[in-house]
Amino acid sequence: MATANHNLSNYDKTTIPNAASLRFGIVVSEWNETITEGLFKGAKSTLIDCGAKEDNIIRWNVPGSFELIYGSKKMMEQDVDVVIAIGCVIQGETKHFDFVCDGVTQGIKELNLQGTKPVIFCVLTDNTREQSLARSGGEHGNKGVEAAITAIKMAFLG
Ligand SMILES: Nc1c(NC[C@H](O)[C@H](O)[C@H](O)CO)[nH]c(=O)[nH]c1=O
Ligand SMILES: CC(=O)[C@@H](O)COP(=O)(O)O
Repeated sequence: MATANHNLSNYDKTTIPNAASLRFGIVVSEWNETITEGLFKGAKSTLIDCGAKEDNIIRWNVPGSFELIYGSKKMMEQDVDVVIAIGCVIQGETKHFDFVCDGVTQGIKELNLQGTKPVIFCVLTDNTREQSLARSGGEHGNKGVEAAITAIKMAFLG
């Protein structure tokens, strides 16, 4: 199902475990900052709506989405239960988009395979800025909300 047919901000709080006992590490890319700030706001407000304490949410910034890999690896070493990696990659004139998207995807996949805590992939990989705006608090909702719900569920897994 495409995002266009599934609002990213929809969740039923009655189906989400209370997050009061959890600690969250959120790593935010500074590239496309307007969009990543929107994703972060969506994630943070949703975590708090689901019971998380603001003091239990740690935020670090990194320069770009490719640095989310190392930033999430170091965040995983902190006193957190789950990590959320937030970024926005937008197609430019060259193939660099492909390499950044693939690199981040593979890097975060490896962290989930080799690491000790879940790392949630909250990285937009869009063709246009308009698509990114629509998915960070616009007409299609906010992927940061989706990432927050995923983080809570994964923190309680197993
Ligand atoms: N073009 C975008 C980038 N590019 C920068 C890389 O992520 C990285 O910081 C650089 O290659 C140095 O290692 N990053 C984004 O997050 N979004 C983009 O659209
Ligand atoms: C994803 C990117 O790195 C890209 O936005 C950079 O733009 P360009 O491909 O025009 O150099």
